[in-house]
Amino acid sequence: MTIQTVGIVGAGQMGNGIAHVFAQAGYDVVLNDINQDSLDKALATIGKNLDRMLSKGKITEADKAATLGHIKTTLVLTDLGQTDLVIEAATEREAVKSQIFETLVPHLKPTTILASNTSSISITRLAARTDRPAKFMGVHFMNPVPVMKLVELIRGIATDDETYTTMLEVVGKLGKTAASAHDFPAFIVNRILVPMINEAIYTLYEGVGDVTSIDMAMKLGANHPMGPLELADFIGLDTCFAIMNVLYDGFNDSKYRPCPLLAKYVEAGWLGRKTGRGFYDYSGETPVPTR
Ligand SMILES: CC(=O)CC(=O)SCCNC(=O)CCNC(=O)[C@H](O)C(C)(C)COP(=O)(O)OP(=O)(O)OC[C@H]1O[C@@H](n2cnc3c(N)ncnc32)[C@H](O)[C@@H]1OP(=O)(O)O
Ligand SMILES: NC(=O)C1=CN([C@@H]2O[C@H](COP(=O)(O)OP(=O)(O)OC[C@H]3O[C@@H](n4cnc5c(N)ncnc54)[C@H](OP(=O)(O)O)[C@@H]3O)[C@@H](O)[C@H]2O)C=CC1
Repeated sequence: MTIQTVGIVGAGQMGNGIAHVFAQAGYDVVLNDINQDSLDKALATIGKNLDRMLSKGKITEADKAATLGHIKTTLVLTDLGQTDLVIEAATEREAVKSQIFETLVPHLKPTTILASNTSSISITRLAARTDRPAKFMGVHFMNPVPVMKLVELIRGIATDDETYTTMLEVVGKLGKTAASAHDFPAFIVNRILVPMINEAIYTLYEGVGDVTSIDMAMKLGANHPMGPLELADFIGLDTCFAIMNVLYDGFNDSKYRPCPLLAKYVEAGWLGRKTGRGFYDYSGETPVPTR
């Protein structure tokens, strides 16, 4: 099936990145959020990231204008009804995602492919609540989307071959590489990455090291580009907590229990970069460790 128009639900850090890469690859994008502020911020972020590429000579002014020209925004979810592909990238809560699909489905063309950018939630279960489980799959981009090469493609139990092949082709057109994952809690990347982050938070909680020493240890000792606490703040602590809970509930295994300190930070609204505070305080010029 040919994809030309793409609807994206949720204009947060992932939604804006996904809109950016589709628009840059020439797709027509309709970006939806419940909040006008989030839509405005998303367009500003895309503009800033395009400017960075422009200043490095990676794109031209004409490329920038063409990319922005491919993006429309809307607060009305059903405006996405006529698109060929819808990618849901709203908050990592199953009830939120299910509600979005329930509202959208009656307005879709029969051929539209539905995808979720979920970090961890069962694709099969999300798909089963729509009218088209065969045309539903997980399309999991990595953060920051314009930079990261990988997209995890997750087939639900009912996903058909045509949908998978179409999405494989789309990932190629975006200049990215796909890794196939079966539909188990948190798939591949987050099954491995987020328990490591959770363990780093336990290391902090138990006083084995402070924020600086833990991040330094993993950057210089294991060659990670970001320390695990810096990365947790970058991903969003609400998202990390949600992923740990999906792993914990999904496997019924205590090895996945979320660190109480992570839970406490989420309760406090200290969600990392996006709220200005997490394991670092982002209110000044450079991030300052909080513990
Ligand atoms: C939670 C999930 O469900 C799944 C996930 O996404 S898990 C998270 C996966 N992501 C990671 O692990 C990211 C780890 N961090 C990194 O790889 C790097 O720190 C980083 C790429 C983010 C930044 O790299 P850096 O070397 O510190 O910064 P910098 O040299 O300024 O930037 C490198 C490139 O990224 C670009 N970049 C950096 N941050 C960016 C952003 N937020 N958006 C867009 N582009 C960005 C820069 O323009 C630069 O591009 P070029 O190489 O083309 O010039
Ligand atoms: N952060 C990461 O590193 C990664 C995240 N993901 C996944 O991507 C998804 C989005 O995460 P992320 O972008 O980080 O989260 P953000 O919190 O940055 O963005 C989520 C956006 O969704 C909006 N939203 C909430 N409910 C609705 C709704 N009913 N309809 C439309 N928009 C809605 C939010 O609006 P408001 O703020 O107003 O509530 C917000 O703008 C999650 O499923 C997450 O697990 C996947 C890969 C990496």
